[in-house]
Amino acid sequence: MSNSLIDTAPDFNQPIAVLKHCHDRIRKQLQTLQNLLGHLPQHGADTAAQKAAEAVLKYFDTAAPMHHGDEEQDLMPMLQATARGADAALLAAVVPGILADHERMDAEWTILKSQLDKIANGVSTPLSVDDVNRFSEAYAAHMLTEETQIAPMAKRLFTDEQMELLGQAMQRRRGIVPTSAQTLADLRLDYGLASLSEEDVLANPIAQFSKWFDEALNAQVAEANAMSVATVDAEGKPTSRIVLIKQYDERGFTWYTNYDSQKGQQLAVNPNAALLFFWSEVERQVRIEGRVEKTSPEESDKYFYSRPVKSQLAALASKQSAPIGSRAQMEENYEAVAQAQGEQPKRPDYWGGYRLVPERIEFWQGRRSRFHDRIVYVRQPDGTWLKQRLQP
Ligand SMILES: Cc1cc2nc3c(=O)[nH]c(=O)nc-3n(C[C@H](O)[C@H](O)[C@H](O)COP(=O)(O)O)c2cc1C
Ligand SMILES: Cc1ncc(COP(=O)(O)O)c(CN)c1O
Repeated sequence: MSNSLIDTAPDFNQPIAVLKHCHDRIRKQLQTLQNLLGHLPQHGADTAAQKAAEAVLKYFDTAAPMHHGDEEQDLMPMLQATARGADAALLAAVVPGILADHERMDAEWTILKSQLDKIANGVSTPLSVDDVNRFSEAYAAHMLTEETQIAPMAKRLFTDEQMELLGQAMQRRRGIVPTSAQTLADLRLDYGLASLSEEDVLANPIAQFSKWFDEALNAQVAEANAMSVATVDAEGKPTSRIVLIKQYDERGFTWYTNYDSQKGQQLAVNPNAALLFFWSEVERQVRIEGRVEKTSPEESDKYFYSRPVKSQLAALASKQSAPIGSRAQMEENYEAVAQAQGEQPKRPDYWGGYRLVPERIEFWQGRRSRFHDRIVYVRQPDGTWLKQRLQP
């Protein structure tokens, strides 16, 4: 809060205070709605009523969605990535309700908005007491939960850097360029959630991967199953792209794609490839290197037919990585394939799985001041794994 006696909005370097300030503004708008309920029967949609309706419309059409965005896209995910133990349990209990509240409040707003639009345009329509009260009560309970459960936790858990990142994200949402002369080069997070030691890791790297993968899923890492696949062309020039891992076991790490795509053509010439997972929310990276083989036609069938039919058709309709004139042309190709194949398309030979058979797997855990933990497993000629610590 500023030291001034005048009530000004807090700075974005205090993002939790900004969110509280938004709540206070919401409370004012809800009061305006109540005032309108009292005013309209006597005065109709006079100038005062029009102004009041406009103010409420402006707030809930523009500021409120940004406030919900702050919470849904930044505050909650950051908290979920940071909270442990009882805090994590509390979040698991309250966050789904908060998200559901947002949807409900949006729906309630749509109902009120059509009434307020008319009033703002000078049309003397009644404002429904029930609609106003449902909307107000939904907000009141919701804001109380956030102010008593979420805000104090964020203040307690977030580091200065996290507060700064939250404030910056909120400013970007509002189209404000951060005023602090923060340059790109200054953007950095310090890591410190966990550590990784030789004793922590399991003897088998696949089991260790499984442990970390489950932990990433539990931490609700966004698309934890997305991984980069790097391949090289005939001249040794590298390319990379994201794919979704669909299976892993002692044999290796599997994804599905088009064998005629750029990666497919490159793997046909040079089967060496590298996979990369970056799980920012848990400050972890996993690097996997090895040689790639195709999955058996039976395995590819099994996965292909498990996909939604529309995705099967899309695979049939796409010459992956080949140029095409327009989106319209793509849609035409899809329709033609859908007509020809019907509800039970057949997996084409050019679509299937690749399995990377690992020779090297590295687990990276971010630590303070860039002094990270890295443990690498290297497969030995006899099939056993040699484990080593690498310098950060
Ligand atoms: C999150 C994400 C997941 C993706 N998953 C796959 C996938 O599983 N298989 C696939 O063929 N392409 C997937 N893609 C598209 C690829 O990144 C890429 O555009 C496509 O495979 C063509 O790559 P290529 O030209 O290097 O062969 C995914 C893209 C993203 C962003
Ligand atoms: C072209 C393509 N093929 C396959 C996949 C794998 O996804 P799924 O099989 O789960 O649809 C993706 C995922 N984005 C994709 O973009």
